[in-house]
Amino acid sequence: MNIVEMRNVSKNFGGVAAVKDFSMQVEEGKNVGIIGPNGAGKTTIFNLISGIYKPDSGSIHLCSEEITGMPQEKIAVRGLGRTFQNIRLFNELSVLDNVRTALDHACGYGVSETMLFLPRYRKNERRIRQEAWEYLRVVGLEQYEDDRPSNLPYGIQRRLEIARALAMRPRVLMLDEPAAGLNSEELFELIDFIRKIKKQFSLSLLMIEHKMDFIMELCDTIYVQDFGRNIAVGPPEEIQKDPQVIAAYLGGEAGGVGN
Ligand SMILES: Nc1ncnc2c1ncn2[C@@H]1O[C@H](COP(=O)(O)OP(=O)(O)OP(=O)(O)O)[C@@H](O)[C@H]1O
Repeated sequence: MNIVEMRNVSKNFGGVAAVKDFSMQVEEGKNVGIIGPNGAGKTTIFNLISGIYKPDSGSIHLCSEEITGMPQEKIAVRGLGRTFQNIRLFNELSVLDNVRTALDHACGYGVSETMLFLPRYRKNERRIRQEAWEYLRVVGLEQYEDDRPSNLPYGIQRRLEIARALAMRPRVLMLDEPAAGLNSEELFELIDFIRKIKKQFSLSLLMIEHKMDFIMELCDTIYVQDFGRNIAVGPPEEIQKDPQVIAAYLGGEAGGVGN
């Protein structure tokens, strides 16, 4: 089954064709990468899938259900979790409460129920705190439970964002530049970590990343975008040798994408 499917999707911003007639499938259990130079339309694809933008044309399906034009919250509860290029966390809340708010959302509590501590919410509060702590444990952040996210190193904030996304119980996890700002040791730690959570939560993964080591190591299929257009699709070993991809990325330099 395809967990995510985009069919002939286009999105324009004024005169800019950010995504042109794009089709993509993420099969259940697979890892799919989207690469391309700055401004190629990668984040726009994520924003279209997650409901931040509505496509001008084409359709998007999640777990075989059409979600084209659906609001973000409805798409999230149908099985889509994501992280952002610029980390989005609640800096006024503790690390634990950041995960708790994601769980509240996944449980379908409204803001007033949560804020006013109404009975239905109160009954489950202890269970939700425990569950939030379990997610922190899975991502190895339990020792930071009382800290404010902004006081923590970048790599830790990234893991917290992933814990929040996991708390939404996604079928597909979309990661927007998860390796940005990491050194090579941290990069390989992140690869191991992603493999671990993928297995533990039976996830399909869709990721955008400029770091080729990361993409080549993790992905089954790679989509290459350039100026809103798809210029190549295939497994990492083919993509690395594709002359169009090398030209788009490296201005025609010899050596291949992976170098
Ligand atoms: N909300 C918006 N309003 C206007 N233009 C936008 C908007 N979002 C994206 N664009 C434009 O669409 C094009 C694709 O942008 P997008 O952010 O999707 O690229 P990207 O491949 O993710 O780039 P990067 O690697 O730099 O993050 C760019 O020309 C960008 O300026």
